[in-house]
Amino acid sequence: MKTSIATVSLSGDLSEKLTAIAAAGFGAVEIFENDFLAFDRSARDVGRMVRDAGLEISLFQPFRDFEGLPEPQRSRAFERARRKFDTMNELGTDLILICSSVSPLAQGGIDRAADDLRQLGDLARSMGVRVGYEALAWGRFVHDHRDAWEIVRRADHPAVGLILDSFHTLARGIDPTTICSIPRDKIAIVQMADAPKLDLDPLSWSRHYRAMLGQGDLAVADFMAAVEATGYEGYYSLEIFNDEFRAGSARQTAVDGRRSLIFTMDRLKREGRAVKGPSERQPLPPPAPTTGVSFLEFATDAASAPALSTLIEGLGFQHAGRHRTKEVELYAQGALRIVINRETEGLAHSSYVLHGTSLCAIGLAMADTDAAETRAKGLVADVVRPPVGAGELALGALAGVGGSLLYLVPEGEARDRQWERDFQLHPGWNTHDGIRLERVDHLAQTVRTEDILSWTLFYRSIFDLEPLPGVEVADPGGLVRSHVIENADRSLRIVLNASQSSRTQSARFVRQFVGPGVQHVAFATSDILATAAALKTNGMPLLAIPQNYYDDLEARFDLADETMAALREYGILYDRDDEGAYFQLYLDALPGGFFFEIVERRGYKGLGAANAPIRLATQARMRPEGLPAV
Ligand SMILES: O=C(O)c1ccc(O)c(O)c1
Ligand SMILES: [Mg+2]
Repeated sequence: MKTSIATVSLSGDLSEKLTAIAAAGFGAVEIFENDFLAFDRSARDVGRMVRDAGLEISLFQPFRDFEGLPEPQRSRAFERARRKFDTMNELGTDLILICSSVSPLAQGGIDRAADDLRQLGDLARSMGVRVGYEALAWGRFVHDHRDAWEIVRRADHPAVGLILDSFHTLARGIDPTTICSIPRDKIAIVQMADAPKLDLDPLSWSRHYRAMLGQGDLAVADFMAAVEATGYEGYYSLEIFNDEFRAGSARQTAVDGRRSLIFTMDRLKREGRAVKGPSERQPLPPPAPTTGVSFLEFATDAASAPALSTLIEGLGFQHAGRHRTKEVELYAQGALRIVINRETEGLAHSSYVLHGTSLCAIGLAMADTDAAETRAKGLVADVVRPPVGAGELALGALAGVGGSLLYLVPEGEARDRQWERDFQLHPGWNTHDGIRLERVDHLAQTVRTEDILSWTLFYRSIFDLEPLPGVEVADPGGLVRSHVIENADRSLRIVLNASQSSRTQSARFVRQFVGPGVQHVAFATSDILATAAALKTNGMPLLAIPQNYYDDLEARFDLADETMAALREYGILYDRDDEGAYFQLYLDALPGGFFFEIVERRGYKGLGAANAPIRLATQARMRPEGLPAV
């Protein structure tokens, strides 16, 4: 697949944009005229910069209000075009985009437009360039690619082609299969953009809310499948007008863009709707099937380690052993593993220096780590191999939220052999002791609002994870957006939270933590009442929930008196839906804001969204600055 992106999609000046686009592996760039006009280098210099970056210019755009004009404006439009064709020759590109006219002077008529384009085609050919005609969704007379195609067909000129743009077609609800009957040699280039469903006029919707493929609600995959059906082999070029992307990191936007193209094309290939897929030379393995969380690694220092160990042991973990060569301890409980790292150098230490005691790495369990690594690389993710000592197994890892690491870990037995190799373990190191926490139910990561889409794309493109519709949760300091991403058997559930308000728990976390990170980990148990009693015996600090909440629970549900009494005593939250019941229990937060949750599911699949405002308000009241006692 040939990939390209428009300069308008990214922040920065032209040179920063080109660097980011090349680094993300695109083959070409659309030069938006304004990016060129605002840059103080000649067209020849810009052309050289593009080629030096290893890119070509797929398109120069836009050229507005050309067709259907009366004289003298018509002649002036041709003169304007001639000058742009000169610029194109200096830039070193042969294709310009003519978007359908919005001029009040323009006159309609398919044949008039076709005549204008035919004559422009003559001029273009004489100057060694081509023109492509695009229907803007808000064009005055032409706002449907079928009409644009009819104009190009009647122009019948070798230097005049059609430009398709998924936004304009899909925003107007036009069936993309109508593309299948357009001959591929008449398609000059294909522009791609998704967008969330919004009740807005097409122009405002297009200029502010376009998004990468899969980040919106438009049928972009169906659109691409129709283009593939024509046999088109040219560029797929992202043209994303988005206010957040214009303000965000150009590098990240470029990576996300290329990832979204590869991800979409890979899906089409898997569904048999595209023949070639993203790369014929290097086929992508399927989305890596995950089987849960293999381990959690905390970074801390010698002074804070005892408090963290006390907390972890209080949760029923046992000290399993020491690392053979490092200041690293392993704690185990059944199949759960927690690593406490207090090395004074390396990645964990960097995390500690920046964030304080923090969850610095997550091991994701999977059957085939090699395939996951290949897929991640194919989707523009960096795979790192943190250094290990002699004889220890080196695991591949991806850079995760806030610089944490996501290790790709072989599941099951193989993993335990590795613990045995790297650690000096006590006999019987992985048994349960009283409390029975069984697995990680979910992990919550707090990110910046503008990064939610980016992380969602990261997780769902590389792994077998699918996002659920986002929800908004009320925090006393404002609204928090919450997005759940999970695999089919829900053995891995990741919650991404973000808020625009500066006063929510999410915002406080990002401030205190000095950036995004893992905010809480929820363990699942099959007996929350027994677990709560044991935690209390262990002196664990449980979050106390207001009695008003329980009075309401009593009114809503017919819970047995003794169950109600236990919920009240331990601060357990409860929810129920058609599928089952859910129990949740929270521990007080660590300095920096991280906390543990414990849940019991009886058939319930959600995350207790109805309880979140109660919990957030309680946490805000108990620890206004998230400062805890542990
Ligand atoms: O918003 C616009 O004007 C505009 C310009 C050029 C395009 O290719 C496009 O899709 C939209
Ligand atoms: Mg366009």
